[in-house]
Amino acid sequence: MIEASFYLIVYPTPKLTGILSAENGIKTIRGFASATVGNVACGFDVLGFAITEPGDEVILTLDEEKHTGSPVSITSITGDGGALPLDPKKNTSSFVVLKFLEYIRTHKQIDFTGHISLELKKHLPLSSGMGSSAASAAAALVAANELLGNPCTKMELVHFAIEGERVACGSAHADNAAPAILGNFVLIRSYTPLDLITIPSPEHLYCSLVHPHTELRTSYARSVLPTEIPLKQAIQQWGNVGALVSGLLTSDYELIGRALVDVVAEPKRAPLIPGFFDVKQAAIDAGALGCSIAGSGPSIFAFSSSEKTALAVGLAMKEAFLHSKARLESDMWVSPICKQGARIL
Ligand SMILES: Nc1ncnc2c1ncn2[C@@H]1O[C@H](COP(=O)(O)OP(=O)(O)OP(=O)(O)O)[C@@H](O)[C@H]1O
Ligand SMILES: N[C@@H](CCO)C(=O)O
Repeated sequence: MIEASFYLIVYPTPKLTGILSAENGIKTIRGFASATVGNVACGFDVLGFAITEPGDEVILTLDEEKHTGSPVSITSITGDGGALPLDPKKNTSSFVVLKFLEYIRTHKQIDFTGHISLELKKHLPLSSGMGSSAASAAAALVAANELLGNPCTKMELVHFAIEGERVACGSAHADNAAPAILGNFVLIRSYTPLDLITIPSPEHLYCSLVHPHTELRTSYARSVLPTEIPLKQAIQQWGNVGALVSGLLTSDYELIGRALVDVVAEPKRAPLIPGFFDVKQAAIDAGALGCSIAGSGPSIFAFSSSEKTALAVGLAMKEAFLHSKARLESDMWVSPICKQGARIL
């Protein structure tokens, strides 16, 4: 492991501990879900992956004897600068737990009548392109599922996380929600019905993720995209998605790099990220396999085939943001692909 410095963090995966406390009908569980990168260049809305850290934490306390109006309430949120809603129907972490409780009542014959208090610890920046709302939702869902005896599979939980994205940014895209829960790479073959394919990461694939200190709301970044694209662009895009999936499955690092080309979203969104082209060039010059916008941005990700190169790439990207016209400070993480997905701490 490369020594951690003030902006490089390579995290070990936290060990599992389970129920934090349980007495007199009161149980407390802590869930965790890490950052995710949607799109992965050419896979707009159909491909995403999870990194190991950073991520959001959700602590749920179930009180079987407490009966109030809403079965879920938010008791505290830290790390959001007061930006997030406390209304349980508006915060993705609590909203998805409400959906989960509704589902297990109607489909699993579990009629929960108690109360769940929710504490949200945000470690992901908002509107960052790092799947902040999806991470809150995923951490809350695995904790709720554990609290109620795991009535749902992780695949079932993804449905609720996608609904959480609709609350967060007005569109129910799965490319952050699915990897936040399942880990690895996830290909969304179909949204109706939902058909998800998890793709394991090649052993030596590392992600350098750089978040410039600025915000870009997903809803705005989606509004600048065309509703139709020329057939020529579509052919290029789906050719690269097929190549990227093949490269991941065969650990063909050169092919992964060649496939990281986005002719649909990146051309429209790059102008919204100050210094994007300088950062992308710096990543390639430092040895990255490929580089593109993380999700809807403004974060930028790059893949490398070694941790050492990924560090050099991340540092070069940070420097490029700082020395671009916008002179943006940024945070940087280097991480392998997370295999576990959302989990109980
Ligand atoms: N628990 C939550 N965490 C983050 N955002 C939330 C949460 N609950 C509700 N939201 C809403 O979602 C908005 C952020 O959504 P947006 O998609 O722009 O950024 P994001 O969720 O950080 O995703 P990404 O990083 O993938 O762009 C916030 O402004 C907030 O209004
Ligand atoms: N696929 C989504 C990802 C959001 O993180 C978008 O690009 O709008």
